[in-house]
Amino acid sequence: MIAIDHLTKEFSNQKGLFDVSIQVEKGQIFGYLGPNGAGKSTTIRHLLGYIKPQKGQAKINGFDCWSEADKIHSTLGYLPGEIAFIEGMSAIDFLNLMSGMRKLSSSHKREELIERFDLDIRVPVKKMSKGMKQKLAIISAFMHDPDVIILDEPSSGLDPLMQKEFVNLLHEEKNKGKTILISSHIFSELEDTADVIAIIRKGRIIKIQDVHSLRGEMTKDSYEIEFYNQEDVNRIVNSNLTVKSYAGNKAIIAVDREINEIFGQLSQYKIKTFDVPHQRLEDIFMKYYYNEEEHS
Ligand SMILES: Nc1ncnc2c1ncn2[C@@H]1O[C@H](COP(=O)(O)OP(=O)(O)OP(=O)(O)O)[C@@H](O)[C@H]1O
Repeated sequence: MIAIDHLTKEFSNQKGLFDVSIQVEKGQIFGYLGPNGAGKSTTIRHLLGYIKPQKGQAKINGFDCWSEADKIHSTLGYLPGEIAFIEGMSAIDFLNLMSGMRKLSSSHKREELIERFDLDIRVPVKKMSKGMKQKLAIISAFMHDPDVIILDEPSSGLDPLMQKEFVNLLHEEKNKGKTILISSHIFSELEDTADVIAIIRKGRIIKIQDVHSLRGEMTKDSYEIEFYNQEDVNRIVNSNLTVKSYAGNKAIIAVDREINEIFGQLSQYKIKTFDVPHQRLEDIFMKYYYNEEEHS
């Protein structure tokens, strides 16, 4: 698991990270969302043991990321936001180099990932498209079957089919009990995968939200009903159900009592369509993303 506790690092320009505390459990996908310059990479650099915290600490599987960095790296998979490949190498040269550095004894997972992401490994890296390079970086991040995986904008450059494949891979890894942190500045990159999303702005965490409980709450509060005629709309407005709004042949009613009671009353109407309107998850998060509001 990943445990970041009151992590603070102020650069000479007063930018940086301030009192950041987050926890990523085993079997959890944690979305780390924030605009450019928010502090995501600085957090990741602490996790990789590249920066010494001024205050607080970052730990992976109980090891301190700064003082015990050597104990962490073999269990860590990292996908950088921008990948610098060595000139003149082909994809397979790069993967061989990484396998050698990690002293990998089996190439089984690597072969499986190459096939899954349909990567032509003979192509020289400098001739690869952005998407191909991204696939290569994904294979490299996952091929040693790490316990903890840190991904910086992992789906950038991938086409929709490959993005879907990547989402499937993340779900499989999560189900195997891996600890996964995905950093991104776009909500859509986290929407289909993250269990928890934290929003960081100007070096501070301003919101941490369990996505599953939020989804549960969101679907509960109203029903949208379309009737065949205006009379039924007038009738429901004058009934003892709570009508939040109405227009044309449609009315939105509040789910403010036993569902059986609501359906009992609705059975007296001729209903054309029935829907549970969803507030978009993205809209809820974007409010925090753009505003200065401080919540936890
Ligand atoms: N070594 C440094 N010296 C001074 N300022 C720095 C240093 N590293 C980062 N910063 C500043 O700290 C802030 C956080 O940067 P960071 O790269 O962590 O943001 P980010 O959320 O990863 O952004 P992006 O999405 O653009 O990658 C920025 O304002 C950045 O300019």
